[in-house]
Amino acid sequence: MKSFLVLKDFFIKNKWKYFFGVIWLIIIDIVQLIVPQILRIVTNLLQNNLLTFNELIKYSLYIILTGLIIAVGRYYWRIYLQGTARTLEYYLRNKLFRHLLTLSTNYFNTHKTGDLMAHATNDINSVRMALGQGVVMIVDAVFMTFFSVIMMIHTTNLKLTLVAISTLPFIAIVVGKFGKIIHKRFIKVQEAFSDLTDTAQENFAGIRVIKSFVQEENEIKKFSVVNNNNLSKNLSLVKISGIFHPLVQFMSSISFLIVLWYGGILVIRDDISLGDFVAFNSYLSSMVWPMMATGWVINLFQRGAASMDRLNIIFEEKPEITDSKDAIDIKNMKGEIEFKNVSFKYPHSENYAVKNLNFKIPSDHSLAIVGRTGSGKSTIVSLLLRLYDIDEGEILIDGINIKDMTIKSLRENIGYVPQENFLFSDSIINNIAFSFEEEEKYNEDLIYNASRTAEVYDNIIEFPNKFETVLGERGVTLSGGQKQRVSIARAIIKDSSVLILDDSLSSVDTDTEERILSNLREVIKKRTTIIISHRISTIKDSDEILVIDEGEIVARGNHDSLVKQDGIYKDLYEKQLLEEKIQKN
Ligand SMILES: Nc1ncnc2c1ncn2[C@@H]1O[C@H](COP(=O)(O)OP(=O)(O)OP(=O)(O)O)[C@@H](O)[C@H]1O
Repeated sequence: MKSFLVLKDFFIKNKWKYFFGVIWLIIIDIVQLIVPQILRIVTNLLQNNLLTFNELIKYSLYIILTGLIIAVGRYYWRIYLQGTARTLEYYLRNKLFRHLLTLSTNYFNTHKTGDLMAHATNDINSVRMALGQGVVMIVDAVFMTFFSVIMMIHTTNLKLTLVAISTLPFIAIVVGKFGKIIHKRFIKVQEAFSDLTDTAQENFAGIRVIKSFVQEENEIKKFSVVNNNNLSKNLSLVKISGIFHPLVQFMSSISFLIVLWYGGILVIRDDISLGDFVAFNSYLSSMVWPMMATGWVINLFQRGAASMDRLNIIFEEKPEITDSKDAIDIKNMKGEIEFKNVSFKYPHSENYAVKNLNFKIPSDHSLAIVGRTGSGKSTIVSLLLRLYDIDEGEILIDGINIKDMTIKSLRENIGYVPQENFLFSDSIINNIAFSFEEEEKYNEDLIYNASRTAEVYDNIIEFPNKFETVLGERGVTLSGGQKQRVSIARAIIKDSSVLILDDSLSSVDTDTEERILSNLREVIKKRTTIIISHRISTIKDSDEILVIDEGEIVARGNHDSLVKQDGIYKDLYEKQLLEEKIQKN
């Protein structure tokens, strides 16, 4: 029960719904116990030839009335208990999603998306089942068993009751044991099915690679193996379920056999009436379900508690990067950036990703960073955005340590075009206007101008739905270069004091690159810009260029001064000049 403590607020808020749900359940249980009494009276009247037509009508009406009360009651307990369980599922999923989005980038590097999705689906479902169906079953089992036993003793005698119900607890034990095996096999079926969908999905996503490498037959063979595994896991579930149901039925029929023998003798001896015998059988059959429920409910709660424990581990996870106590909100950042002796190792890494960085960018100036792949360029940007916190040194903006600003105001003041151009499966206009709040009104001209600056406007208006074109699955797929330009538009529309372009022009041809850069010139003039690139053509006009190697600054200066020095920059420049010459010839 301790596992569910985190849901305390939810239970307090919904206590009345649980209360009314349980009340309705008890009402139904009581009404269900009246039906055998009606049967008892009618049987006794029939046996003694005393049943009149009017009485038959009267008892029929009673049965219809109980049926109606049960129907209404079932509707309400479903609404109150199952409905609240669904609300709990909604609450828990929102809570989990909200919490996950507060966690730092590193959490997502070390946890697989598939596992997080499993928590969001399977674990939340198990909690819902435990606290929805579980509660129903336990209330039903306790009350139904209690009332039925009382009615059985009242109708016949204690001895017959004890003999009849003596085999019932075994049903609970068998259901409990089988429930565990069935659940294990069910999980295997789920895993096999998820492998099956993953394989199919990966094949469809990688269809171009499969076809170009002529691997269709091989992939079909691999799919057959996964599909076969799915079949065998399903068959093993069918087998166990096949034994389970007849076994429970057989066990309950033993109780009925005992009642038939012992109860029959009592009827013959005139110790009980035929009506008592009929009613007793009715009560006995209404006890089979609660016995089965007891077995199930134990499993449901065990599974629900285990799932809740797994979710609690996530809920207890604290974001690594948070606002300091007195963090200030920076309203109008000027954009003067300074790195002072900054060194940083990624979590769990032995090596420095960047080491002893010292540089300053005056506001409205541009800084370019070049270097070989893996030299630490993107890391510098991640540190400035506080996606990771530095181990040594200080990063200052307008003379204020970024750890003393609120993360929100820091990031809001930075327009960032990341290296991986992630766009949402949404319309192009919504992708570009991503930084605006949903309800915030924005001028569409802003969107058009940003896309013109990013040189993607002409491409967009060629699509049939223009800016309303939906990207991603079942939508239009953009080329790598178009994606990069939509991400540039998304960043510049923020009109922030700092703009970061991380290898953002690598997928566009040099002509388009030149046009974008000349469009950006106006934008860059009014803000501090950091440009990371492998291409010298992208950065040659920057006010300062840092050459990074193995996390350290190995050279700095402007383009003219760097080409005069021997080193990485000059090598890169000469190699690119040569490539251009070869392309022209
Ligand atoms: N999340 C991470 N965890 C651990 N190590 C990382 C992580 N991200 C990057 N690294 C390592 O840090 C070093 C610098 O990486 P970074 O991405 O900054 O290089 P880069 O210069 O931007 O490379 P590229 O030009 O290929 O984008 C690399 O050795 C890389 O393997």
